[in-house]
Amino acid sequence: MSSDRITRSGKRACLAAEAEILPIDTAVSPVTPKVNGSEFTSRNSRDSTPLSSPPSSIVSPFSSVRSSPSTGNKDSLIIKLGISGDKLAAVSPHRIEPLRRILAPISPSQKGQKQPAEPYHSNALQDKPAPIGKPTVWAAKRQQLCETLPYYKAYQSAAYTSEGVVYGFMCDKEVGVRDRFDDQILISRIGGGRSQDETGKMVQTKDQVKKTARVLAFEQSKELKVPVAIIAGQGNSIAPSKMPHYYNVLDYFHVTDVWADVNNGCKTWMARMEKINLYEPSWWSPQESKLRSYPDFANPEARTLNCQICGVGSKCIYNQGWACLNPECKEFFQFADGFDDSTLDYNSDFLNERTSFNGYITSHLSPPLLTEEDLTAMHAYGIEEVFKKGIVCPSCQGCTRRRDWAFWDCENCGARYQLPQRPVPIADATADGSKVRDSPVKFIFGNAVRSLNPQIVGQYKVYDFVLPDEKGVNIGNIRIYKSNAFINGQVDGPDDLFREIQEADCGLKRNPVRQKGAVGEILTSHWTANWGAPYKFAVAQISKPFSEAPAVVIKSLKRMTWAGERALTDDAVTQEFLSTNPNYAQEAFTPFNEVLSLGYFEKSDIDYHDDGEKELGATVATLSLGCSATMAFRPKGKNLIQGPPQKGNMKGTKKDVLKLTLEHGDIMVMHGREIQKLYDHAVIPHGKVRFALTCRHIRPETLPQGERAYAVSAGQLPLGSERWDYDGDLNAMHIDQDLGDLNATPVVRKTRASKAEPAVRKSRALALASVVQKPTAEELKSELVDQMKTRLQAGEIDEEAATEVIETLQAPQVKDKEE
Ligand SMILES: O=C(O)CCC(=O)C(=O)O
Repeated sequence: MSSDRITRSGKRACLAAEAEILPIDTAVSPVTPKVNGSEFTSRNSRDSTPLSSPPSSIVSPFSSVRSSPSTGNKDSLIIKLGISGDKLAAVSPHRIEPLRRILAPISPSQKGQKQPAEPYHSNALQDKPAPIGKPTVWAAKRQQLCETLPYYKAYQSAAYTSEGVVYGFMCDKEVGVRDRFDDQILISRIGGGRSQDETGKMVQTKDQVKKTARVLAFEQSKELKVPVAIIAGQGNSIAPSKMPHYYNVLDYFHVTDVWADVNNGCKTWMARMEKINLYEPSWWSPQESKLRSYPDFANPEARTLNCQICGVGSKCIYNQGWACLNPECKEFFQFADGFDDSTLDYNSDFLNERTSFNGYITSHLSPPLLTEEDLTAMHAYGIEEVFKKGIVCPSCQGCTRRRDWAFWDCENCGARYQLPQRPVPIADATADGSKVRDSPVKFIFGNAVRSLNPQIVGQYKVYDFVLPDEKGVNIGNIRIYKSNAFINGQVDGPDDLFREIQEADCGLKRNPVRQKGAVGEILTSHWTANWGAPYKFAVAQISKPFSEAPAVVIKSLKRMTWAGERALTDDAVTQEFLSTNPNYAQEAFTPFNEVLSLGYFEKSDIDYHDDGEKELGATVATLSLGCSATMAFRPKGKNLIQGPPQKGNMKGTKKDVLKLTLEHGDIMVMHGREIQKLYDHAVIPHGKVRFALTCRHIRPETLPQGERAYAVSAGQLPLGSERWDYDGDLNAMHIDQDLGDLNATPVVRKTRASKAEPAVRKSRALALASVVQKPTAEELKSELVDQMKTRLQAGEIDEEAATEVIETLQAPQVKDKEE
């Protein structure tokens, strides 16, 4: 599962013209002028230059080149720290083992260890001449590119292919011996078969005879005349000039040749690409270059000769003469005079060929901004998938991700772009989810997970599951409180909370899960904000005390406190634990002092993770608001559940053991530290928008000394919050919805509980029976006596008066009024 799914068409829904950007005094003005309904401000106080209009002309006959706005262009901050290989993952804000290792400070014992000589992402072009121009689009981080550009969504490989064709290609660090890069031509290895050598360098280690999907995609792009956008990274040592940013979009190219070559003694595949618009100079042309000429389509072409052995034609592309380039032929790469990998080079005919392109360029290199007109035309709320994409900042032309729930703040220059978001009505948010309401349990794999009989608690139908360890001993339970229309419609119930959380300014943000600031930095797929005691373990995020939390957070906390505490008092669950472990003693409930609010746009999710930091209490509860979601639990790769750990990357090697459907208003409770040690969980929402409020207890005593006092005070509930105490809607009022005239505003009528439908009354009675075990008068009296004695001992009450009351309570002749 990944956070950002690649749109298969690679197209972007851009319906209207580009937003017009007005000049703003960026240093002082907090006002966000509205332009076409959208808002754009620059927050970079150093940048006092008025913002220019966006490029108004698409000058190229191929419509691929835009004139760049000239102002406000700041070089991005490129922090030269990196880790090899980008991997897109919708990652939890919680504990992620590999991440811990990455983030962990170097311990004294590690200090002597060999560190990589050079960071993966470094600038190999410092000594090159400056280019004659600037890129129309650029990025400092790979995820910025992939979230913004329709033609480039490859987190790990150089080529972005979709539906069998290549749309974008990155030439960065990995440069082959016969790669070429000038102002109009790019020749690059496109084949695989490589692995890291002992120095960390990627080298070809095995033959690649068969055409891989990628090679076929290059061939297909050539046949179908698909433009391929080329992006150059600063790691590419053969770039003709100094690249101004880490990632620089060059232009649209087209594939002219795909052939097999030999690299490091192994067969591999190459592609030659030619810039489409040869009539304009390339911005990356070095200032000293003489190459800025118009195309000469009359250049001689490299000849093609047929192999006498296999009959397949191959172009004569090398300076050492012709050789058959069919990798399956036994005469493959046999030059008359042999060949030397280090000196073998292309002949000038091949390099100077220019091929006119008669395909179509359909999208701008720099995708236009979405505007309010787009929003209206799409009947959108502003949380749909297309609004999660990044934008090309109109101020600095850098790609920026959408890090904030409500706007885009340029990660490079600080300019802000905002479209009005509309709150999603609950009926729209749950339109898809309603189908699954009757089946909360998607499935349980195998028979390891024990499923208990459902019961009624409060007004909820409750399902309990008990998870085992490697030996089959029960280690923790998961409870889901299934909500219903009755609960959802109550005052301050989930419908109200869903509305309130959209209206509240929660400051939801996507936070980095991988090396903040680095080229390989990855943001979570979902947005979060933390309240109460700070929660900052794997993903650092801003946290505010409960006293500053919007009411919706506290109201939700109250619901989960009830659900969490109640989940720990169930006989059936205790019996199930005792059946595998006679010494089982349940860890007591510790009141929650932290709430993490999570927001999911359409197609956002949270990948497998655990909530197992040692600083956390044993109970975690989540309230779901909005569209439905699937929550999956699976054993961690490294334990023995479902068999021994597999070699290599153990993450993700095991199957889900339990899948639950979380719907609007449902509360999920997990209890037991061992669950977090042995299982991971993930959540995939299914509709337009979802919020989850997750409560934990952060144990101040486990925090560093300097953080404890703050954690305690930040986790204190504000005065007056008792009014939102929750009891499972046990005695809630019933809501009738008058749907007489469907066009009229629905009338929500509140009536006394006694008017409830028989089914509701029955469920309420059952719930009462399960929750309240009415004490007898004798039990009450004895409890009172115990309390008096305790308070007496503590010196809280007057001895004489207390003794008198105790004697009276204990006197056998006193008649109990109830009797
Ligand atoms: O979105 C959810 O329901 C749960 C989020 C979650 O897994 C977490 O906060 O740990």
